Amino acid sequence: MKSTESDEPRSECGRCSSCSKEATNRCAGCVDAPAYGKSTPRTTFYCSGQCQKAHWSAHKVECKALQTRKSLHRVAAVLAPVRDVIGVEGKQAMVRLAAFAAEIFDGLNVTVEEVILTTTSDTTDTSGLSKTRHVYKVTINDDETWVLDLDGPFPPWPWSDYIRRGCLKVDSIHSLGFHRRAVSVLDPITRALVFQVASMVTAHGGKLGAFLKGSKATFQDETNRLVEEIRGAMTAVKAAAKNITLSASNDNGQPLNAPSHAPSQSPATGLYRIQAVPGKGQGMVATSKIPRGTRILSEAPAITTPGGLEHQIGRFQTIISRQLDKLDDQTRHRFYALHNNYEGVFPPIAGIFKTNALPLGHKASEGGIFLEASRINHSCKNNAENTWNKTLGKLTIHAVRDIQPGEEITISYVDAFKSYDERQHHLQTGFGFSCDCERCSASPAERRHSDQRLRRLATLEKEVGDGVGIVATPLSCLWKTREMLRLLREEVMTESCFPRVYFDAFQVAIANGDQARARVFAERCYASRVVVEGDDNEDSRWVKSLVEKPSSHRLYGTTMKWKQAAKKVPCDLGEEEFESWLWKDTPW
Ligand SMILES: C[S@@+](CC[C@H](N)C(=O)[O-])C[C@H]1O[C@@H](n2cnc3c(N)ncnc32)[C@H](O)[C@@H]1O
Repeated sequence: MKSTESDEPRSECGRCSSCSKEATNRCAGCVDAPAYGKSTPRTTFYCSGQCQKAHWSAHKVECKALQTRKSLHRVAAVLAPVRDVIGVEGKQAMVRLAAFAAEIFDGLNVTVEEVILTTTSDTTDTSGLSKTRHVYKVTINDDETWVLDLDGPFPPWPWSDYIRRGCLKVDSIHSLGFHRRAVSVLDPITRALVFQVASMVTAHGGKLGAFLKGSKATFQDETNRLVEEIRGAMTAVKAAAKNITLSASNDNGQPLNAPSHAPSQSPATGLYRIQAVPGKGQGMVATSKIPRGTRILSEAPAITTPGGLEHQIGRFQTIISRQLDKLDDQTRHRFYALHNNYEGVFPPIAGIFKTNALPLGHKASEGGIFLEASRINHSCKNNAENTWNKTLGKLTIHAVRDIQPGEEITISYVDAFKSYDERQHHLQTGFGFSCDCERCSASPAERRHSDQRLRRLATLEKEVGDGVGIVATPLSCLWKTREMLRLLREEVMTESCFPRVYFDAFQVAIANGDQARARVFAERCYASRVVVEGDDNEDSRWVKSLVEKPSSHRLYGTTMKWKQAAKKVPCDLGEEEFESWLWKDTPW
């Protein structure tokens, strides 16, 4: 609740909203909120602090919405000069402003979308707006919508007025940051601006938007300061941009300004040692034979971040800094010694995190820094696999095939079914290197074959996973999973891909009531999972419970087309006959 003391002169008077006595104090939270279309908000008066307190529960919702409206107008008042300083309009302004907008809108409790509009061709544009407009569409509480026009007239306009006056139609509508995300390589000034925004956020205690809430005078001072900071920084920004351009990659795809990979402090264990690996900086190398399925390492994260902060570098940085402050000197030192692929692009700690973070779960957006595991290099034919073990609260690294002494231990940084070009693109843009592993350095003909297999694998995975085929055409789906297993073997992929395919086959069987086949597929899935992540992983345990009781899966009996009890797994068949039964080759 805001006090009734505002920095506005108290010339008006009205009736106290609580007791109806004559009053001159206005609620400082919503006083002077701008009108929305034709509706001008009434002023809320109080005769005393007590009355204001008593009335708060009735006034709260309206007051908060009006405060948000005020803040939105302030956002516009900051964005306009910032946009002018960065000197671009339209889509380019949207890309350049993305980091700033993400921070300034954060905490405002509004939905922001990036919208492109055009004037309709059969109408005369009476507003003087040019043909294409790039705007932020901002919705407060689902019931009032505003436009912040990046090509022209600030302050915000109510959405419907704006559309009508400019005779505009919507061409595309996307979430905030969409146009920035669509650009795979940012221009140097944008990258440098991201850095600048991060520093400003840090200077504002992690919340750039906080100053939107202060008095008019404070807000104006802070705005001037922010704009001056950006203006003053533009010279440096341009110089930095030049440096970034100059620091392009060398022949190996490594950034020329990459650090010199100082030796790690970590002690060698019985199984591996962290040491220099030619052309890759540091890496993890086996010191003795490591049999398939061995847990090479289990490690708790030194630092973690929640997901979804990729475009809020300032916030991201604050979260990491706070945790770094709590670490002991040696651990902090080891964090700073990790490789940074984003030098000069992001502030150092954000760059180190982005280069080294590993996911805390399958496809999780939360990430963690592991001081040992972060030294493991990539191979598209990896011999080890990283998984998050929720029960232990640790990352585990398992050998997915036998590893010989002296061999480098590798994990994969990319999705297994990606083509050669997709893999190289991801590794080059995200990690600054070109992969020359066995799969990537195969002959062009072999690579073409491999890409065909991978494309087919991706298609099959999509078809099996769409949820329709497993009940509409289960046999075809089952055979698709068999084709996937065959392709994986041909592609000589590591164990890591097998559990998900066996699990698809399990789902086809169980959705159609066949507990016997489902049990066999669950067993195979479990066996692969144990190799990849151990038997103490939550997911492995769950699959084990499905081996014991396949019918406990939620899809059980979606149809009963293949109804069969779990105990019906045949035990008197040879290997070939068993496979033939399992895949329903013959009418068993
Ligand atoms: C998570 S770190 C791995 C450890 C890193 N090599 C080090 O020295 O700390 C990721 C970085 O390692 C390097 N890297 C990883 N795999 C590589 C590979 N297969 N070839 C070349 N460089 C690689 C790249 O510089 C990448 O940005």
